[in-house]
Amino acid sequence: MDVLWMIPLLLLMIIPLLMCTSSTFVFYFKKFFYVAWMMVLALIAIPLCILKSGGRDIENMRIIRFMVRHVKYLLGLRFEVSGWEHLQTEGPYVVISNHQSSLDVLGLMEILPDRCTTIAKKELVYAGTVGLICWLGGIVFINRKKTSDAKSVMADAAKTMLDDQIRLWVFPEGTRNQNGDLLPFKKGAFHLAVQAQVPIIPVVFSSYSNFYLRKEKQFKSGVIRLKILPKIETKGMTSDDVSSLSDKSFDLMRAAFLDISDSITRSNGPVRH
Ligand SMILES: CCCCCCCC/C=C\CCCCCCCC(=O)SCCNC(=O)CCNC(=O)[C@H](O)C(C)(C)COP(=O)(O)OP(=O)(O)OC[C@H]1O[C@@H](n2cnc3c(N)ncnc32)[C@H](O)[C@@H]1OP(=O)(O)O
Ligand SMILES: CCCCCCCCCCCCCC(=O)OC[C@@H](O)COP(=O)(O)O
Repeated sequence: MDVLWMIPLLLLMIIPLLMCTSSTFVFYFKKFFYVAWMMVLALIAIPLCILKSGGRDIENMRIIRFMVRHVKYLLGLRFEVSGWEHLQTEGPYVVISNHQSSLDVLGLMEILPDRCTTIAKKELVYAGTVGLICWLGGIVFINRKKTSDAKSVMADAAKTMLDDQIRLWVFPEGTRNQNGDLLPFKKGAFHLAVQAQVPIIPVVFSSYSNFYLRKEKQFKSGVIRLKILPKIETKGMTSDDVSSLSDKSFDLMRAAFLDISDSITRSNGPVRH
C-alpha cells in the first residue's frame, strides 16, 4: 500500500525533470496530453450538446468551439489572426484551408464562424468521444476510398448549405501534410461552392515547422499565423469553371502560405527540415 502511494508522487517529480532535460520526452508528452485532453473535453461536451439540442445539430459547434479555446495555452501555442473582416460575410460560404496536423483543430476553433461545420474522413467517427462529438457537431463524413460516394455526399451538402444556411470548412488537400508546401488541391470544395453558388473564403495556417517537427521529435512553444483571405465569388460559375477556380485558390493560398511562414522563420530562426 505504502509503495503504491509513492507512484504518483514519483511521477510528479520525474515528469518535470524529464520535461526540462529531454525534448523527445516533451514531444511525446505534449502529443499524448493533447489527444487525452481532447478526449476528456469531448466527454464533458457530449452531455452538454445533447441537453442543448437533443442530438446532431450544427449549433453544437458553439459549445465545442468554446471548450477547445484554452487548449492552445496548455500546449504553449499562440495564434496571430489577420483578415477577420473577410469572415464577416452574410449567409453560407465554403472555407478552405491547408492541413498540416490534427493541431489544425485549434486554429479552426479560434476563428470558426457561427453555423459552420467541417468535412472530414469517415474514420474520425471511430475516434471515441472525439468521434461522437464530431457527429454531434454535424461534421459531414466522407469516404475517401469511394470517391463516387464522397461526391454524392458533397452534392447533398451543397443543398443542405442553402436549405439550412450553413457554412462548411473543407481541407482541399484531402490529407495532412507537412512538407513545407501545399499538396495539389482536390476538386470537391470547389464543386461544392459552385453547386451552391456561394463564395469561397481561403484561410492559411503558417508552417508549423518552426515549433513542431515530427521526424526530429520536437514540439516547442510557438506562434501560428492564421491569414483569412478575401472571399472569391462563384456566382454564375458552372462545373467548367471548377478547375480554374481551384488553380486560382491554390495560387493565392500558396503565396500567402510562403509569405506568412517565411516571416515567422525570419523572426524565430531558420526552418529545419
Ligand atoms: C469539446 C471538444 C472536444 C474536442 C474534439 C475535437 C473536435 C473537433 C471538431 C471539429 C474539427 C474537425 C476537424 C476535422 C479535420 C479533418 C480533416 C480531414 O479529415 S481531411 C480528409 C477529408 N477531407 C477531404 O478529403 C477534402 C474533401 N475531398 C474532396 O473534396 C475530394 O475532391 C473528393 C473526396 C470529393 C474526391 O476526391 P478524388 O480523390 O476523387 O479527387 P478529385 O481530383 O477531387 O476528383 C476527381 C474527379 O472528380 C471530380 N469531382 C470531384 N468532386 C466532385 C463533385 N462534388 N461533383 C462532381 N465532380 C466532382 C473532379 O472534378 C475530378 O474530375 P476531373 O479530373 O477534374 O475531370
Ligand atoms: C482513438 C483516437 C483518438 C483521437 C483523438 C484525437 C484528438 C484530436 C482531435 C482532432 C481531430 C482532428 C482529426 C484530423 O486532423 O484528422 C486527420 C485527417 O484529417 C487527415 O487524414 P490523414 O490520416 O492524414 O489522411
